[in-house]
Amino acid sequence: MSNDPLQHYADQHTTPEPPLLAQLTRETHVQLLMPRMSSGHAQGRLLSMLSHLIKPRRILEIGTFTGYAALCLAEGLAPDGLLHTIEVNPEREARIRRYVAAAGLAEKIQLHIGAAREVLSLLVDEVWDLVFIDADKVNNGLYFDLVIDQVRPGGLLLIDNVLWGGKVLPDYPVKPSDKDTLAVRAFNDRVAQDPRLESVLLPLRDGLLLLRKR
Ligand SMILES: C[S@@+](CC[C@H](N)C(=O)[O-])C[C@H]1O[C@@H](n2cnc3c(N)ncnc32)[C@H](O)[C@@H]1O
Repeated sequence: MSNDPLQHYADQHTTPEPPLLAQLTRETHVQLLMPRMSSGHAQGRLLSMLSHLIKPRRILEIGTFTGYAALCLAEGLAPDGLLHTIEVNPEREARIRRYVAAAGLAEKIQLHIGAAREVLSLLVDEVWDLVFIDADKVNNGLYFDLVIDQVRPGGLLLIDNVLWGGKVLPDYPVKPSDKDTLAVRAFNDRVAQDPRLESVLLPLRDGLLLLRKR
């Protein structure tokens, strides 16, 4: 729960976290380093709502962590839909599979353990309705370039952490060695000017960028 009263009010007026996801949030905070990497209540409900609106047949997530966002996105899958999610860290696999099974989504969520760049080369025949890029931020641009031609017209791309703790602002004294910040800035500037896209940057949490392919 947030200490900020307005955020608390907003959370109270957002559909509650389903019990399995609340359990995953608790477990993440108790057992994992950097629990804030998980999408969490408000963003998770937004991912679920967007997915329900789109009813995607194919979803791609790059960066699974605990599987929290994958479980939210999968809520809106079409009856014959499938979600592919890619995670580089094999230590995360058992927990992800445990929660996917507990949600009854083992047939709907395909987990790939490996580096996104390599796994994406195995998925070149897919057409994506919804893509969530949320892995190593220095490669946001690479992942975007690798998937954009496979996103159907009208499809949605979501990019997480685009405000990068405020370091995207021009007066933040970024060091040349801070490759993540430089990459997030460059990516945000590039896609904002891309004529193939409509974009909305939602200042939710650490910033969620919504890109609709025209
Ligand atoms: C911010 S977390 C993902 C959170 C998840 N999408 C959610 O919202 O609940 C980023 C994850 O990306 C993974 N990752 C980092 N580099 C990667 C790569 N090259 N390929 C695939 N996954 C990667 C990390 O191990 C980490 O678990």
